[in-house]
Amino acid sequence: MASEKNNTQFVTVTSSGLPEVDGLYVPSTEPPKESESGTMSTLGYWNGMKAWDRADRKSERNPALSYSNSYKAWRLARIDGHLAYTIVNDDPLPTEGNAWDVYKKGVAPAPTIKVWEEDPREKPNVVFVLGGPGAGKGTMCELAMNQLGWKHLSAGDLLRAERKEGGDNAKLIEEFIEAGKIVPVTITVGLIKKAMTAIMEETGIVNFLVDGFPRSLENWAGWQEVFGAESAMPTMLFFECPLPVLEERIMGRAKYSGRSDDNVESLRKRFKTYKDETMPIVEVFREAGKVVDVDSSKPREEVWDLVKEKLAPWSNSSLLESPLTERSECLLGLRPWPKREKKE
Ligand SMILES: Nc1ncnc2c1ncn2[C@@H]1O[C@H](COP(=O)(O)OP(=O)(O)O)[C@@H](O)[C@H]1O
Ligand SMILES: O=c1ccn([C@@H]2O[C@H](COP(=O)(O)OP(=O)(O)O)[C@@H](O)[C@H]2O)c(=O)[nH]1
Repeated sequence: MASEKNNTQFVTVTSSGLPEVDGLYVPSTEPPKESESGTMSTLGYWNGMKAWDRADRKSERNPALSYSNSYKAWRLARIDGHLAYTIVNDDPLPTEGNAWDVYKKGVAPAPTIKVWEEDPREKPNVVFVLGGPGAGKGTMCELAMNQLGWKHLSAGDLLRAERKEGGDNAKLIEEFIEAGKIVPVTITVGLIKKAMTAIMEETGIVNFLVDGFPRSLENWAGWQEVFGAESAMPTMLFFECPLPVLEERIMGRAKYSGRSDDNVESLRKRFKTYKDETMPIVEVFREAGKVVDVDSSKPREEVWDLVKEKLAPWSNSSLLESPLTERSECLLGLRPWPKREKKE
């Protein structure tokens, strides 16, 4: 029985007609506990459960799932105060695919209850974007966001925003960024995960371009620790661009970026870090057949055509032919930036 090898299961309650119970999932991280009926619940299972992903996403709720020895049935109750569900099942955990009886008060139609062995929420689809400082990663990611509806998470931008917030890590982040060094991965990956979760919950979008990460073998190990070593290895768009071109672009960007590291001295340090620490991780992805090479020294439109082609399989097909937005035209250098927004 799957339930014996995996103590984590998920319950979804859908189509109830009551928005507040739609899409309720019930995982738990509580330690093992004995329920009133004498059933031992194990780690990751029901007792002391925390409900998440309510349709209104506003509050948590603690539905009760318990095994009734007298009725020889599982019972899920207190979902919205009006509903109770039972499933007759002799297994130690209710298994997938069994039909539940639904008892309810009120006028709303009865919901559908499902038990899942796997977390049924959609997983993020991640593409990493790497390349030297100034290679054009941010520009292309923003185009993918405008034109193809991808979400762009720049590890550097997330770190800069965290620095600006002025929390406990602000000073450390500043020191690392100015020295062109790689910030400890727990900070970076924590910020990426938090941003990703918030976006998925708010928008349902799962396509993410993670830009400027992983920058080292340690970064990649940190990612796997948080997202699970078994989670799929993302495709990596690798932007290749020679140093003199990078220098020229960064000095161009320095005129408007306001970044403390957009100067020749910091750039050289960043480039050294990139060669020494980032290239080995690119090789790991290359050996796994995950690298898509992009010659980003080419003109923007050419680079964009290639990036678009590579992202097409995951993109919404109706967007692939959509005309360029004004902002995209600016990003491609086809029209000047509006006065107040000084970009090149
Ligand atoms: N293909 C390109 N040709 C010329 N300039 C480019 C190209 N791609 C980006 N740029 C410009 O180079 C600078 C650095 O690009 P950016 O996307 O910020 O790089 P990264 O995110 O890799 O550091 C920006 O001013 C951008 O407008
Ligand atoms: O995963 C990351 C991404 C960025 N950085 C830091 O943020 C700086 C700027 O990175 P970003 O990707 O924004 O800029 P780029 O170097 O591509 O211009 C780097 O030099 C690092 O100090 C980091 O430590 N870890």
